[in-house]
Amino acid sequence: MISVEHLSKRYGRHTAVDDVSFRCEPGTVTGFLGPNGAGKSTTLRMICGLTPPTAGRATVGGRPYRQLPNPGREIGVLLDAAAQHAGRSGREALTVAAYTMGVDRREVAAKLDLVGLNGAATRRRVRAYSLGMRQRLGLALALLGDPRVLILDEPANGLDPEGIFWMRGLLRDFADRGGTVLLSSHLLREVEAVADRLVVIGGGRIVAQGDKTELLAGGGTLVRARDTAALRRALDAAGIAATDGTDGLLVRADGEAVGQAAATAGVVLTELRPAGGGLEQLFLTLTTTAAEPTEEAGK
Ligand SMILES: Nc1ncnc2c1ncn2[C@@H]1O[C@H](COP(=O)(O)OP(=O)(O)OP(=O)(O)O)[C@@H](O)[C@H]1O
Repeated sequence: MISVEHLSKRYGRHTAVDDVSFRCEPGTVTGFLGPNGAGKSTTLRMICGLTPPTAGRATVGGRPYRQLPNPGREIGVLLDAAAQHAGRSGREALTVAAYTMGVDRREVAAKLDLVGLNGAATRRRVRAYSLGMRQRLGLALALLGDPRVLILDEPANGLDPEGIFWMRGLLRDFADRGGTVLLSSHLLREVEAVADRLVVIGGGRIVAQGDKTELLAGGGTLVRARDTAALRRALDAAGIAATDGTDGLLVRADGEAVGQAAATAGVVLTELRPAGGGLEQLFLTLTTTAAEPTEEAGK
């Protein structure tokens, strides 16, 4: 479990992270979302003991990172895939790490295999790796000590669509086996596909956090059917209030409840999705606000 309590970080007069608190539980993937410069990396660096907080504290499994006797065995970290020893081969990098952590050397091949780095690629020097290959190697390093917790900063950067799909599966599986995952991204859609919970940060402060489905459904559900009148009757029978949206009916219920009501009444739906007014709107507003000063400066 990761616990972040009232973390703040100031650089001179600039507050990069302002009183941030959240928890990541075993068995879950928490998406840490925010536009560029929101304070995600600074928060992750504080959790991993790389940046001292100005105030507050963060613990992993009840202890600050720096007090963990063999951190790699408890928490796998991938903060900057580009910053790896360029002169070593992927296999050497992992072998050195295995030695440092006291991990059986046979794990090196197993983890390289797990992240899809095989054969010649593992013997090439890291400087010749693409960013996607570095992400895979970084993930192999993070997983090497079989930790229960993973902290990843923008892990999908440089991965192609197949790689992103693969990584989602790997993180989902890690969490489903009881692991705790915290991953940051500035892309809502990327995180939405894998996270159970979301923590949204903007201007250094938490602006929203909670269960993904609930946050995304904050703006209601949009539903359309071939026969709108029949859909209205079905929703009415299920006690779900509906109003006219621009391209369908807007309801204050989640997709499952709406789908069930339609199925019970034998109504064919042509569309069923979050209306997008909740988190999506908030995230868009945050991203736009973050971009504004640059536009102003350019005038
Ligand atoms: N070492 C530092 N010295 C001064 N300011 C810093 C330092 N590190 C970060 N900042 C500032 O703190 C704020 C938060 O930066 P941070 O890198 O944590 O954001 P982020 O959400 O990870 O953004 P991105 O998605 O662009 O990586 C930014 O305004 C950044 O300029």
